[in-house]
Amino acid sequence: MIRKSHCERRWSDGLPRSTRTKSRDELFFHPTDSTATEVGTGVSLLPTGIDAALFRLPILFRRVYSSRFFAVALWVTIAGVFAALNRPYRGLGRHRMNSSPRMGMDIDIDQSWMETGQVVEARAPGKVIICGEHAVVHGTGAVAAALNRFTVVRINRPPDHIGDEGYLSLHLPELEVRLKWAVAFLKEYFAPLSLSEVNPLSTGGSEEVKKMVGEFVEIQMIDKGMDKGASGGVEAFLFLYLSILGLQPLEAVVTSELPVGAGLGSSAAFCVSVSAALLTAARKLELGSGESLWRDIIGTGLDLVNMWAFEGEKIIHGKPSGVDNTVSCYGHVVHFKKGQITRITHPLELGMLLTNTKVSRNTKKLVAAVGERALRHPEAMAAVFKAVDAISEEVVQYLQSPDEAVTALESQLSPNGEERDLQRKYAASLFMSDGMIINTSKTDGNKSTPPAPKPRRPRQLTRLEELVSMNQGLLQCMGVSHPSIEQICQITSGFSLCSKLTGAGGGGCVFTLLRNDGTDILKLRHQLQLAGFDCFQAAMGGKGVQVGYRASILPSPLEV
Ligand SMILES: Nc1ncnc2c1ncn2[C@@H]1O[C@H](COP(=O)(O)OP(=O)(O)OP(=O)(O)O)[C@@H](O)[C@H]1O
Ligand SMILES: C[C@@](O)(CCO)CC(=O)[O-]
Repeated sequence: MIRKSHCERRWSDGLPRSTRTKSRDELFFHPTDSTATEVGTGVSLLPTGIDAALFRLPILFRRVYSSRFFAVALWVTIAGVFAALNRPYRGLGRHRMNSSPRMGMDIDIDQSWMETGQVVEARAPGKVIICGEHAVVHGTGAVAAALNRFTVVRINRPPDHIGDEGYLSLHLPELEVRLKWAVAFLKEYFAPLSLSEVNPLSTGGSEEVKKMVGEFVEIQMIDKGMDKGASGGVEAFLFLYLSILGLQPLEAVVTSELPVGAGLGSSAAFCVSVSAALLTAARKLELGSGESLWRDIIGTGLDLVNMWAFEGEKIIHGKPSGVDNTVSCYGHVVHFKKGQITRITHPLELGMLLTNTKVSRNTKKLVAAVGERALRHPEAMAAVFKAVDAISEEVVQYLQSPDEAVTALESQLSPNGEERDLQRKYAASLFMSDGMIINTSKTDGNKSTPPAPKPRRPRQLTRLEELVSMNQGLLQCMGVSHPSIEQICQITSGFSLCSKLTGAGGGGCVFTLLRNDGTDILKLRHQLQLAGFDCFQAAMGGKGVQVGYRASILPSPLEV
C-alpha cells in the first residue's frame, strides 16, 4: 500500500518529479495527457517494503559482507527481489492474494474502493448486425455478432492530495474531450442527489441522477466549447460513474479501435466497457481465473454490466432496443427479440469486409425517423418489420444448421455439381469449428486449403447472402440507406458478393460477406478505395466484455 506518509516523503525529498516517475506515468496515461502528467507525477508507486529494501541494500551489504551470515543475507536479498518482481499482478503493498478467483476478494483495501496506482481496465467489442436493425426497436428479431475490434477503458485512483478530496478526470481521445473536476465541486453540485450511499446492484439508477447529469453536461458543453456529439458519451459516463461509484476520485481514459458513429456499435462498446470497469472498481464483479491478462466476467456479473450499459445507451440513443449492448456484453452471435437473448451456439468466425462510407450520421435521429415513418404508414411499415422478422428467423435456422441450409438450397436451386460443391465449401467455411478465421484474400496464406474453383457468373447466392440482400432492400424501404451505401452494394455485386448496411445506416459502415472461393478481394478493396471508401477485414463471433486488473507499473494488456 502507498501510505500518505510515504507519499509525502517522496514529494518533499527534493528530486525532480518528472525524472522519477516519468516512465510509469507514460504507461499509466495517454502519453499526450498533459493534465494527467501534471497532477499524476511525484508519487512513488513502489510499495514501502520494496522501496525501503532497495534504499538499504548498500548499507546492508557493507555490514554483512565480511560476516559469516553473508551467504544467508545474500539469499534473503535475492529472494526479496524475486518476490518484488513477481508482485505487481497480485497488487501492490497491502493487497493479499486470495485463493478465490473472485476479484473483490483479491483486494484488501482500507480505502473506499481501490488504491492509488492500481488500474482496472475493461474492453468491449463492437458489433455487426447481420439482420434486423431498426425493426428490432419495434419488437422484431435481430441477429448480431461481436466484432474483433474493441473499446478499452482504463481507470485508476489518482494520487491522494493532502487536504482535498481529489478529482475526477475523463479523457476521451476519440472525441478530443478532456475534462477534469474537483470531487469537492461535484459533491456540491450534486448534493441534492445524496450520492454518498450508491448501490450498483440496484436496477438502473435513478431518473433524478440522469436529469441532473444532463443539465450539468449541457452547462459544461457551453463552458468548454464541447462538440454536440461528445455530450452523449460524457453524459453516459458521468451517469454511470455517479450511479456505480458515487463520488470517488478517479482518472479514466477511453480509447477505441471502432470508428465512432459508424454503425459498429461504438456507443454500446463504450457503455459496456465503462460499466464493467466501474463495477470492477466497486468490487461487484466475479472474474474467472486463468493466466490470461483479460479475464471473463462470471456468474451474474454480465447481466449487471448489461443492465448498466443499457442505461448508458438510453442516454446516447434515446430509444435503443438493447441489441448492441447485449452482443457487446455477451459476445458471440446472438438472436435478440424484445429483450430475449438466444445465443447462436455455432462457433462462428465469419470473414467479412467492412467498408466505411465515412458519411457521418446519428443513430438517435435515424431511429426517430424510422419511428415517424411507422406512424405515417402503420400498415406498410408493420409489413416491412414482419418481413425483417421472418428474415431473422431464417438466418438463425441457417446459422444453426448450415448443412440443412445447403441441402435445402440444392433441392430448390438444383445447381450443377460444380455449383453444389461451391455452396458446400462456402457453408463449411463459415463454420469452421477450430475457430479459424476464414481465408478472405488470395494473399492470406491458409496453405492447407486447396485453391477454390473459379465461380461461374452470374453465381447463385447462398441462402445467407440472399437473406442479407433482402434485408438491405427492406432497410431502403425504411429510409435508412444512403447513396454511398448503395454505391458500395453495387461495387461488391460486381464481384458477385452481397453487402448490407449495419447498425443505424444513413452512412456509416457496410459489410460484405466474403466467400472462400478465390474472389479477388484485393481488387475489390482497391475499387472501393478508389471510390473514396475505407475498407478493413474483420471476424465476427468473438468474446464479449472482459476485464483486466493490474498494478500500474506493468504495461497494458494491449501493449504486450
Ligand atoms: N470511444 C468513445 N468515446 C466516447 N464516446 C463515445 C465513444 N464511442 C462512442 N461514443 C458515444 O457514442 C456516440 C455514437 O453513437 P452512435 O450510436 O451514433 O454510433 P454507433 O454506436 O457507432 O453506431 P450504431 O448505433 O449504429 O451501431 C458518440 O457521439 C459518443 O457520444
Ligand atoms: C438502429 C438500431 O436497431 C441498431 C443500431 O446499431 C438501434 C437499436 O437497436 O437500438
